[in-house]
Amino acid sequence: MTAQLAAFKVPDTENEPLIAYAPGSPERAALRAALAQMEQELPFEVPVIINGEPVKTGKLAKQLIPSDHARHICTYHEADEATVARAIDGALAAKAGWEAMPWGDRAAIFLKAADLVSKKYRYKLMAATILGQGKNAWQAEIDAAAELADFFRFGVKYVEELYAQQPPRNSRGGWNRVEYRPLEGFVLAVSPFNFTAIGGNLPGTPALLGNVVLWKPSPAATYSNYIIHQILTEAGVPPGVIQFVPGPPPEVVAQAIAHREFAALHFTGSTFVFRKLWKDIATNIDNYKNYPRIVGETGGKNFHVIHKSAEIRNAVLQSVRSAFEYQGQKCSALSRLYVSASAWNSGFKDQFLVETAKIKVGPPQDFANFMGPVIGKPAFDKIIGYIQKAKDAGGEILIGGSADDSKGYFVQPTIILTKDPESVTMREEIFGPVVTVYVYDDADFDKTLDVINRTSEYASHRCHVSLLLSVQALIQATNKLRHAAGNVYYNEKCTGAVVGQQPFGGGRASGTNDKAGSIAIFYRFVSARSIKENFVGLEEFGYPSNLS
Ligand SMILES: NC(=O)c1ccc[n+]([C@@H]2O[C@H](COP(=O)([O-])OP(=O)(O)OC[C@H]3O[C@@H](n4cnc5c(N)ncnc54)[C@H](O)[C@@H]3O)[C@@H](O)[C@H]2O)c1
Ligand SMILES: N[C@@H](CCC=O)C(=O)O
Repeated sequence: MTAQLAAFKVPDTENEPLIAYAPGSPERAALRAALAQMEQELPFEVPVIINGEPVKTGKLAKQLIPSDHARHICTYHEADEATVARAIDGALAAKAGWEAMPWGDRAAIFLKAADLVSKKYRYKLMAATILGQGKNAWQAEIDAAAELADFFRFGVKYVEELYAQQPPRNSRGGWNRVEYRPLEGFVLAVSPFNFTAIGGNLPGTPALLGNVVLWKPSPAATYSNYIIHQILTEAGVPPGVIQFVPGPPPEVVAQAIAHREFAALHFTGSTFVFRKLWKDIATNIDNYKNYPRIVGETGGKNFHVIHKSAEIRNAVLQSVRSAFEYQGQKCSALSRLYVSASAWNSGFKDQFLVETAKIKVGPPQDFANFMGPVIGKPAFDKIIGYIQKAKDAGGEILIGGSADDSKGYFVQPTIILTKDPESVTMREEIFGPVVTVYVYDDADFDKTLDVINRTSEYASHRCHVSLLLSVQALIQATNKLRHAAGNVYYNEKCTGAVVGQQPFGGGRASGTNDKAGSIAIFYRFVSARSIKENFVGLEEFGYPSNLS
C-alpha cells in the first residue's frame, strides 16, 4: 500500500503512439528479432494460473499456427472441474483484499501494465499475435500494443471520473456520498480470438474496479493472452484476482455460470454463443445471490454506403482496407457494400478490383503480406461454404473465391456482386475476407437505406460508414440508420475504433452496446452504495406538522 493521504489525480492520458515498422527502422528490426526468437523457442507450455501459481492438469490442447498448421505456438493445460472450482474459490478468497486496496494503488498497477505492454513486452506480445492469431505487423501493432495499452490507461482515467461522480446536494448538517463497490461474487470473462487487446480488456475492466475475475481465454489466442496475464502479474495484480483458466469452453463456462457467486458475464464473441450463455444464466436465476450483469459484444454485418457524391478513390481504398485487413476477422469488418450505380460505373468497380488484386496473401511474418491466414479449419470451411452459397444463389464472384489450406488457412480476398440485397451473404456474418456488393440506382438512395436497416439481424453491429460527401445525404442516412449501427463513420472506413476516441459496441443482435473504450462500460461492473451521514441529532420524534 502506497501513499493515501491526498486526493490523487491520475497522469494525463494519451493514446499509445503507433509505430509504422517502415523498412530500415529499428522497430522493424526489433519486431523481426522477437519473431525469430519466438519461432526458435516455440512451442511453449501454458499452464492454468490459480492464485498466482501454475497448475498443470496434464490434459493438453494445442494452439496451432494458422499460417502453418503443422506447427503449434503452444500446448496448454486445460482446466478440469476440480481446477475450475479451485479457481473460483481462490478468486473469492482474494476478493476482500483486492477491493479494499486503495484506488491509487490499483490505478498504479494498471498504469504500469500499460507501460509494460508498450515497452518491455511490446514485441513479444506482437510476435505472439502475429504467429498465433495470424495478424500482420500493423494489425498486431494497433491491437496487441496500442489498443491494449489504451484500454489500461484510459480505464484508469474512466474509473477516476466514475469515482468522482458524487451527489450534487447535501441537506444542512449532513453529507451524501456514493461508493462504487465492485460486484459481490466473481466476474466471468470469456474472450474471443481476434483481438489480443480484447483478451486483456475483458478481465481488466472489472478487475480495475476491484472485482475478481475468472478469465477463460479463446483457445486460438491462448499464448498471447497468457503473456497478458504475466504482464498483469508483473505489474502487481495480486494472486487470485485474475484467474487464468483455459479449458474446454462449454464446460469451464457452464461451471462458472452455475456457481451461486457468479456476478457478471463479460463476453465478446459470436452471437450464437452469447445467446446460449444468456439462456443458461436465465435458467439458473434462482440459484444466484445477486442478479448477474450480462455484458456482451457479439457478431456483426457491417456496411459501407457509397453515395453518388462520394470521392471514389477514397471510398475504394477505405473499402479495401476494412473488408480485407486481418482477413475480415474483425467485428467491425466491412461485409456488405452498397454502391450507387453512377459511382460503380464511373470508376468504383474498376478501382475496387484493381486495388484488391494487389493484395498479397501469405504468412504474416513476411511483412509484404497485407493478408494472412484465417484463424482455423472451422473458419476456413465456413468461409468457403458461404462463397459457395453465394454462387448457388446467383452471386457473381468478381475477384477471389479461391482458398488453400494445404499449409495454412489462406482465403483469397473475395468480392461478390449480388442482385438481391437480401441474399445470404448480405445477411449473415461470415467473418472472413468476403464482401458482397449491391449496386443501387442513384434514385433509390432512400429506399436502399430502408433495405440496409432491415436486412440483417445484426444491422446494428458495430459500424456503418457513409462515404458520402453531400451533407444532405449524410443527414438522411444518419436519421434512417439511427438504430442500424452502434458506430457510424463519415468518409472513413468502418474498422479501427480507437479507445478514448470512438467507444465501440452495437445493439440488436450485435451486443449490449455497453461501449468498451468509454466510461459507460465501467458502470456495469459496480454496484453503487449510497451513504448519508447526519451530523446533527434529533430532539423530538414528531414533525412540526404534528404540533397542535
Ligand atoms: N462486437 C465486438 O466488439 C466484437 C469484437 C470481437 C469479436 N466479436 C465477435 O466474435 C466472433 C469471433 O470470435 P470467436 O470466434 O472467438 O467467437 P466464439 O463465440 O467462437 O468464442 C468466443 C469465446 O466464447 C467461447 N465459447 C465458444 N463456444 C462456447 C460455448 N459453447 N460455451 C461457452 N463458451 C464458448 C470461446 O472459447 C471464446 O472464449 C465474431 O462473431 C465477432 O463478430 C465481436
Ligand atoms: N477496435 C477494433 C475492434 C475490432 C473488434 O473485433 C475495431 O474497431 O476495428
